[in-house]
Amino acid sequence: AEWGYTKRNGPFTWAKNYPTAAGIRQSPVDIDTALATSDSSLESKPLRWKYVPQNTRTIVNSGHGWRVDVDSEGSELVGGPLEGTYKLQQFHCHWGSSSDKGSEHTVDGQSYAAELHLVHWNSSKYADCGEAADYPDGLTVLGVLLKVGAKNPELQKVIDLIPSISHRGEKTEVKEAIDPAKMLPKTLSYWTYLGSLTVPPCNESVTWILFKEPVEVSEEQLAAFRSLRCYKRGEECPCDEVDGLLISNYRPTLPLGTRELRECGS
Ligand SMILES: C[C@@H](NC(=O)c1ccc(Cl)c(S(N)(=O)=O)c1)c1ccccc1O
Ligand SMILES: [Zn+2]
Repeated sequence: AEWGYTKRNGPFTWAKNYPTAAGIRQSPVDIDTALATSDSSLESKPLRWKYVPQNTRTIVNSGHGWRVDVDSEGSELVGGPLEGTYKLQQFHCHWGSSSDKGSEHTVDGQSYAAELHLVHWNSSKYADCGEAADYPDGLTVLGVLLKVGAKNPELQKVIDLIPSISHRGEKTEVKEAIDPAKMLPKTLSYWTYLGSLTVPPCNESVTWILFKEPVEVSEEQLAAFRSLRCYKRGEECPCDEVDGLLISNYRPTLPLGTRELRECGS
């Protein structure tokens, strides 16, 4: 059966069909801030990005959440821990059934209400995202912690489209350009470590860059995320979630193990 986030098909069952999920370079992890080492090489190469808002093409209900697919051309992410140039492929979000949980990464054991992921692939070395996902330096994800607060105007453009992708497999054009850069925090300090996709097949091919400063989102906006359904229109609800609502889609943390956790900026 398809993987998901319920007791029957959730994170603790993934290793059965996706053995990499039981690996030693898995994500997310708890960020133990006392363990983080600041690294002058990170300070000397500031993280730089360029996005083209008009290139945000479609939003889809993948059955695991909403995802905005982007035309990678014209985008770039360089610097920090990265070698070469990475291009934006898509962005999506993870959340919980209530706003006391929902982020994938935790900080000193603390969960946030949600977590935004901007997925990039190494266009210096690979032909596309799919190929890049098979290599240890293939992907980079910018992670943004979301906490409850003011309504987020840029994310509101995503929320406004949710009613038209209420069921799995539904997708719609993004008419009003969404600027991924506007969803990033003001201060650019971050933690970085080597990890994986937090969804099956959990490839160990992600350089994680998690911004330290959370960004605000309102309770109503989080509630809109939870109104997505994990099954197709016309089909009965397969998952034993409350009438198939995608009320939670985050993976619990895995051990950092012997991996290095570096930080840049206070
Ligand atoms: C299908 C699933 N995720 C991905 O497609 C995905 C692909 C590459 C990466 Cl690197 C990641 S991740 N989480 O490691 O950044 C997630 C998904 C999850 C949540 C919401 C919508 C949605 O489509
Ligand atoms: Zn994600």
